[in-house]
Amino acid sequence: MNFARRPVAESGQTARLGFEDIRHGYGQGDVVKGVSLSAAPGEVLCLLGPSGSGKSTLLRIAAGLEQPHHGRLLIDGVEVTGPSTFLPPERRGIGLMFQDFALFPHMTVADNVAFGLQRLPRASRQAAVGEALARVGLSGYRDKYPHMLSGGEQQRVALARAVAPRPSVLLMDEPFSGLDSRLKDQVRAETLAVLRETGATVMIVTHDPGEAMGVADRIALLKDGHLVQTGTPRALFSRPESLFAASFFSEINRFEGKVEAGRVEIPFGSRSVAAAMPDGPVTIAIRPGDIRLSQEATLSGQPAEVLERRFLGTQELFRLRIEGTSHVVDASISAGAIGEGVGRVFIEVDDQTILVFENREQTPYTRDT
Ligand SMILES: Nc1ncnc2c1ncn2[C@@H]1O[C@H](COP(=O)(O)OP(=O)(O)OP(=O)(O)O)[C@@H](O)[C@H]1O
Repeated sequence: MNFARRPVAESGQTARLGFEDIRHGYGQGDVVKGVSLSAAPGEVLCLLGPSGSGKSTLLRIAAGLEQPHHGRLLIDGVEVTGPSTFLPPERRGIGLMFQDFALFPHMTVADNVAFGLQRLPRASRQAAVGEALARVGLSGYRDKYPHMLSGGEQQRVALARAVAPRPSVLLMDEPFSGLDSRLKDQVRAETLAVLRETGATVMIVTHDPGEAMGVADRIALLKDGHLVQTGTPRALFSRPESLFAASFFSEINRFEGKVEAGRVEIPFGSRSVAAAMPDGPVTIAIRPGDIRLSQEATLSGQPAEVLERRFLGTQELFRLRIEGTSHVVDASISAGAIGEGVGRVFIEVDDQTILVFENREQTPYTRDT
């Protein structure tokens, strides 16, 4: 896996991509409701959000496949979409890659990759195809047809086709979702390495928070056509600004409470909250992974009854009822840390992992399952 931040672009160009107050809909109200966002040159920015939050619409607007009814789109400070501007897709220096790879079945791998290079003289075109295929490790595949390739190989051909014209911006819509889950991690790491080499500014649409955290320099989290938070994967995970953001990245244990003079009561006792938090009702979220369990009583440990436990390999999930209350909490701990058959454990939670949100229109993300 490539952990390097960003090497200097080897051969391609790179550009800043900026959205300014973009609004767009398809007839019955807006689905993108005033989004301002920018991707720095060479940055990998993930647009993340639930289905229908407007991610693909923003990507299509950046590509020039959709013209928004309000706002501007800038590439390196130059307006390519605006109230009186619309630069067609082929003149934006943008590469596109979709979830189904969209390879032409009747064309060889080499012809698929050459598709966006028609304006180059033949010799340069062949050189660019060779270079792009080498970059994705498919030099020996020039004359094969898409149906002769595995899903992972097809994805690499699509990637080669997208990077061959050396776009300064690359837009990818769910580029890994067509892949078998065993392949995904490997293909993702390889793709990221190729993207870093090209130096292109990359915007990836995904609904998978794990994927976004694995590939993004920054994540832009969308909900109902609004940008709810932008930041590094670490910042979004550890400092979510809303219950929605907290619950989008993981399951949470949720409690209602009240802040009074900088303290809040949770089922595990009274805790201090951030100095800026005003008195009033709050929602408290604690991630199952932030709960520690021990078999032995500790000074601050809250006793709880084990209702259920599920072994998941490296982790084990516990469902617990806090003694003397009706509060049920879920904990995710290293498998084997609590002996089999143990019916009573002690819960510990560090103050800094307790997420407290003022009760202003706080709705969590609800998973289908
Ligand atoms: N061509 C279209 N015509 C009408 N409605 C559309 C069209 N494209 C998208 N929509 C609607 O706009 C909303 C936002 O769609 P969009 O595809 O941008 O969301 P998304 O976040 O990418 O969702 P998903 O992850 O499901 O693709 C959805 O309610 C969708 O049904």
